[in-house]
Amino acid sequence: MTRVSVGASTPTCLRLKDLLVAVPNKVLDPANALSLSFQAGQMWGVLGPNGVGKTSLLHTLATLLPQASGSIALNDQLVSKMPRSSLAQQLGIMFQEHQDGFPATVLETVMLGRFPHLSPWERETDQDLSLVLASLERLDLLAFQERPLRDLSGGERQRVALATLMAQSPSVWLVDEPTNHLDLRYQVEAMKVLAEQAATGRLVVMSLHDVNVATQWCSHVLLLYPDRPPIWGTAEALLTKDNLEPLYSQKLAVTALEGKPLFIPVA
Ligand SMILES: Nc1ncnc2c1ncn2[C@@H]1O[C@H](COP(=O)(O)OP(=O)(O)OP(=O)(O)O)[C@@H](O)[C@H]1O
Repeated sequence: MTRVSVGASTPTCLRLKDLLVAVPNKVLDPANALSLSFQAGQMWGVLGPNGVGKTSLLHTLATLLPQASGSIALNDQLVSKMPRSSLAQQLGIMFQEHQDGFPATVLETVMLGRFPHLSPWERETDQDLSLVLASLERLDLLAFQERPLRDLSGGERQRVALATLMAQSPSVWLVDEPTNHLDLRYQVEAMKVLAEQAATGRLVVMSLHDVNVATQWCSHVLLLYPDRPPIWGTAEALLTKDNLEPLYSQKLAVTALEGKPLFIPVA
């Protein structure tokens, strides 16, 4: 059986044209339209204050929320017109909070990542199991595989969610706050996992709260302002004090660490 896809076969491009996200309780403003291309191999950070619409954007890209206007195309196909099964094979999302759907072990949960690749009534193969075990191993979860998901800590669940996305192996990774709940070691591990995916030709788009994580790991950023149009471009060009202070309405001190800026909020 050679069904299992383990990598992106064509360079992925997720193209937004005049996209307006329907952020609840916010008036639609054409000045906030997004027209940009996310390309294979890039690590995008979406940054902005609480409630500005980062999660709403990721959910819109994943077609879980209808867009207000404009278009989203994955490799020149409108995502709104793609069959759900094809979209689920190519695009995966990790949510900010993890809900208990039904009682399941860690292994069963990560196996759900393989479902988009199975035909109706088809059972998972040894190759699926190998991918799931490799994902569990990458996130240090092999010893947890028989544990009920609901017994895990917040950080352990976050690692399960990342392992599930890894098992799904989509070419587009949409990740809502990847470092949520994680201790320092696993924050770095999570970002390494995402960087590995980008290095193998996948596209990673993630929402982030920590600008220093963005300076360290992101190739590109999209800054969503509450009161002015969004800007996007390379992380190096855009992650500056002048752009970040108005983003968060917060005064920042900046220093340098290993050639990159380090931002510190000051009271
Ligand atoms: N289901 C909902 N019903 C009503 N309002 C909602 C709903 N979901 C989100 N909102 C509102 O939409 C706005 C954008 O929310 P969103 O979660 O996209 O922001 P965010 O930038 O991801 O925020 P955070 O940094 O706090 O995670 C917020 O004002 C939020 O209160």
